[in-house]
Amino acid sequence: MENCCQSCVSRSFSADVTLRGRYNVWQETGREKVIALAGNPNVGKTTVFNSLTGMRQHTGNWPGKTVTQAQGRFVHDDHSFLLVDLPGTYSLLAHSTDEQVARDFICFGRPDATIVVVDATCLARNLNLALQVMEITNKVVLCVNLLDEAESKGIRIDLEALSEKLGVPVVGTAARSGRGLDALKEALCRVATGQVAPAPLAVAYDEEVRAAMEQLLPRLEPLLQALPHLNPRWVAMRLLDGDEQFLDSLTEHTGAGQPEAKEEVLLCPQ
Ligand SMILES: Nc1nc2c(ncn2[C@@H]2O[C@H](COP(=O)(O)OP(=O)(O)OP(=O)(O)O)[C@@H](O)[C@H]2O)c(=O)[nH]1
Ligand SMILES: [Mg+2]
Repeated sequence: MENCCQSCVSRSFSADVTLRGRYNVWQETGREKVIALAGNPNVGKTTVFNSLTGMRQHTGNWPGKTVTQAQGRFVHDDHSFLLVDLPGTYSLLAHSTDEQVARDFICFGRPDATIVVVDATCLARNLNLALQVMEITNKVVLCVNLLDEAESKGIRIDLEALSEKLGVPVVGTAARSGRGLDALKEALCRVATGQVAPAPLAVAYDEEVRAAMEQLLPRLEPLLQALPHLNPRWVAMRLLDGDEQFLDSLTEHTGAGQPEAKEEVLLCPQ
């Protein structure tokens, strides 16, 4: 959404500051859409990244981490995009620095959309990460890469049915040969500019978890006002899981970093 009022302007300004300060991600203009590129290791993320951004890229490190960060730019249909290649991860539960970097950027870096690249030859295993990203944000495009490899193994994927089932746009690619990348850009553009609002499949929790979540959600509401793109259910799940690392990131990014705020969220009995 473009800046339509003073409140939007200040919100987008603080979003820029968050991006720049914490992640070293510099938008050329406020209109440039920031895109996160996530996926399991070795599924072709960097190949997709290189094909989309060509020479317009640079690499460095994630601030404070010895993890490589790559950023690149491209233009599609008069819209400018800044693509951020995240470290390859199997999950976003932050068991490793790579997972923490990827998760924090998707949660707090305010990407306008996230591409999840998956391997068409072992889709089921790769969907674990995709479902986690879809739980954090609805602004997801699934890129089913290595289609050529899958085809040579006799694997056929009904991309339309997959999209219907998951509730997000699905694009098939063979990134090494450039196949499908125009369609990927188009799908991405529609999601990032808000022309399409995906409604991802919601994860179903059992009764006990749902009840605990219902207790926690009202307490999270004020804290999450600054992070409207973040699904409160995901946040509640991480806290119920006792994910201290996530709580630290959350308190840091919401400005509610004081120890008492942390205790308020985690320890106050209902
Ligand atoms: N056949 C085929 N090979 C591909 C395709 N996409 C990528 N590759 C190859 O797969 C290998 C891994 O690709 P990368 O782009 O490095 O994968 P990645 O996800 O960035 O890997 P990590 O950064 O290590 O997690 C490379 O040898 C690519 O050339 C594709 O669509 N088809
Ligand atoms: Mg890579």
